[in-house]
Amino acid sequence: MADSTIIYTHTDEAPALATYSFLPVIEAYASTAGVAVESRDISLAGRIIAAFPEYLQQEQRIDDALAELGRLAGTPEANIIKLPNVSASIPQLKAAVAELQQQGYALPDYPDDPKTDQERDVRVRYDKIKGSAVNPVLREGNSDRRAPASVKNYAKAHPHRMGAWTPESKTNVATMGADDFATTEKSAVIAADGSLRIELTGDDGSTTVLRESVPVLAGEVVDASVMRVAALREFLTAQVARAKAEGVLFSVHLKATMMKVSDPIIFGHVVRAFFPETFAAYGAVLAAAGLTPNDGLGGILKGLESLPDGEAIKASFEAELAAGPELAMVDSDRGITNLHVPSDVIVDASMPAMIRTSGHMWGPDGQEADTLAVIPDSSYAGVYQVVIDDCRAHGAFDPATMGSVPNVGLMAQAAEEYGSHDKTFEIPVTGTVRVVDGTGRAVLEQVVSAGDVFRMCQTKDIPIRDWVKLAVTRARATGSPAVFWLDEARAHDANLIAKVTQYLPEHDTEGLQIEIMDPQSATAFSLERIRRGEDTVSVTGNVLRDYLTDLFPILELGTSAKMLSVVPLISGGGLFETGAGGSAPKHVQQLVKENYLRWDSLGEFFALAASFEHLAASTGNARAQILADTLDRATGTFLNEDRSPSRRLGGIDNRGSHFYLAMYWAQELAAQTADAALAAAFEGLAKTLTEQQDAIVTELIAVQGSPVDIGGYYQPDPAKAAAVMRPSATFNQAIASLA
Ligand SMILES: NC(=O)C1=CN([C@@H]2O[C@H](COP(=O)(O)OP(=O)(O)OC[C@H]3O[C@@H](n4cnc5c(N)ncnc54)[C@H](OP(=O)(O)O)[C@@H]3O)[C@@H](O)[C@H]2O)C=CC1
Ligand SMILES: O=C(O)CCC(=O)C(=O)O
Ligand SMILES: [Mg+2]
Repeated sequence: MADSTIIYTHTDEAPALATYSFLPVIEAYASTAGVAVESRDISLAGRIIAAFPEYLQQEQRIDDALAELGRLAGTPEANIIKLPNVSASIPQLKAAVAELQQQGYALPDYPDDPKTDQERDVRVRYDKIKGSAVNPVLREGNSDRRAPASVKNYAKAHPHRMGAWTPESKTNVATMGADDFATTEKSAVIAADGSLRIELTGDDGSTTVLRESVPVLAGEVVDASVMRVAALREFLTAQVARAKAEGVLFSVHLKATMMKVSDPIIFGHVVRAFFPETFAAYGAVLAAAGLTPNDGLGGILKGLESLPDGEAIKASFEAELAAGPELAMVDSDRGITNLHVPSDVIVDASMPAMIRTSGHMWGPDGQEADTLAVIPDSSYAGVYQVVIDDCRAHGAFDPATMGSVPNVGLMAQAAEEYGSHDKTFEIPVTGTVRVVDGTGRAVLEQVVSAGDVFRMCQTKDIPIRDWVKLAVTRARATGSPAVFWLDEARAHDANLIAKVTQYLPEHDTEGLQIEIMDPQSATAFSLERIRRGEDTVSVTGNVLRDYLTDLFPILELGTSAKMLSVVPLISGGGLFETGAGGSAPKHVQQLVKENYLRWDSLGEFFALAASFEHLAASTGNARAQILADTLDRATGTFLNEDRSPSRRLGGIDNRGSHFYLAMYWAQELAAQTADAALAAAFEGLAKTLTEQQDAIVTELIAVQGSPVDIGGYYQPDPAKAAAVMRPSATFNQAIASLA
């Protein structure tokens, strides 16, 4: 890889489709500055293929691009544009494997219950691919996510639709508040480099080593907490009854993708709690058939078709569904409930979408209704309750006037809960878990019962120090108050508060307002300011980073797709994420059905400009800086002229939006005077795109309205997808002429 290289990631679903259209434009423009844009496949399908070379024919094999980029992220040369990717739930992983098998890849099936060494090996490889397996590898820096001024101003001038709130709303959050991760947490700061062992001593006298070695560094914060299953089940049963009694929808909000070990287990308990009689009667039959509630009701219902008792079990599910509270629906037309697939109800995106829609979700009748939003662990659930109470008291927020809450997130080196997968266990026997250091001393200890979920987290010192620095930098750059969302009553947060207090004096904070507040108080503080039109920087841990960078953008801008999302890598390199949202699976359905892609690439535009700017600064490439500056101006025009996908058939979609961006960018490049040769290089293209504007838009819109074949969902056929995503011959020729 040359010095002047930008890596553009090939991912999944809507952003991957958008890439077929936009990447050729980027490559052509970048080449004029001598910048190479290389693509790396980190899609779910690509990662599966890369993991099983010996099962595949030579020409089917591909390298492990994720591992390569993970190494790159640790070097100063890194300049990576990262699009959202699927963090696969088990049903998605199995679907992707099945699709690839159909395409001729002799991949092994996902072993639900591995028995042989070979099956265990296959399972380990698949488990590495499942869930959030990409972001933690690449995010070797902390997170800086904000709405660029141009986007915020656009949202104020063109406020999105916001559902009204009334004081009568019965929507609420239900959370445990005892015997959960938040309230059982213990935390310690490591004194010296070394390694820890996690072991379980059973009351039956057994000792099991859960993890032999967890390497730790001096100054690192380690935590251990437990979700107590007895209390969880009691809580869930009570919430099912509560939703029924209050006449509201029942919904659960978890992060079964990112918290890929703990949250599917918790999801499974929710499914059991909703269908207690069915699981009492048929739980053993379902388990024997490999049908686990952890993967959702959808998989179970499908699996019933081939069971001898299938009809009776189905009837039992239906009876309990009818007797219980109404379930919130993911897709009421297709009968997909909130309990069908764990990856369909991801807390970060689903809670703000509910708050934006008057506190409503959709019921089985397809109508909006008030909801009991169940978020079992109480670590961060209270944040949403404060927002809901605020809307009930003061009405919906007004996007035309509301302030902004950007985020500085502690994320580097798999910080906090998001790095806990390999240290999370469903406890097999009642006893005590000890986290023991090299001298045999128990650093952390938890009494556990069979079925409890034990979780250990790590947060390294260097990322914490970097995070404090980034917070001060953003506070200085914005002049806004910066609030550390830390709760001194939580063991982990108390240790972080000590470190924040230690590291803040390393910086010039003269004249800055820097506060430390527990998450609920921080929410109330920020909301009060928001309603006055004032901005407040949120400085948070990794989970709140995730939650808040969907919550506030979705309320302020209608979507988190339009965020600038930068990860200044600790190595000095740059990782540029494209927005804060995900891969928008619904958009793919629409493209296949009617050849319309409503994906908004604004996040890609911002990331690209930041990437060119970083490249210019790190390599001294003056033309890269011109590309950055002109792209920035072009994006401004793009916003002013309202060239995002129109969301209606017959208007421009993602492809049309790329055309306009390319046109405005070429015009800016042709008009700039800093580099006459570069201006000359773009003169012809700017003229062609401007003159051919109507013809190109007509060609792009003409294809809409009928189904298309892209040759695969997880791994589309590249030729078919490119043909679908580049339907304007005039535009394609114009771009090709630049090279
Ligand atoms: N950085 C990453 O890699 C991330 C990955 N994910 C992954 O993405 C997948 C989907 O997650 P989900 O929770 O559904 O969240 P998404 O953010 O993907 O989708 C929720 C909704 O947000 C809107 N949306 C998101 N991005 C855009 C965009 N660029 N343009 C237009 N609308 C957009 C769409 O709304 P509408 O229907 O109104 O158009 C969409 O239906 C999961 O596999 C998840 O793990 C999630 C977050 C971040
Ligand atoms: O990695 C993932 O699974 C999702 C990440 C995410 O939602 C975010 O960073 O906002
Ligand atoms: Mg998120």
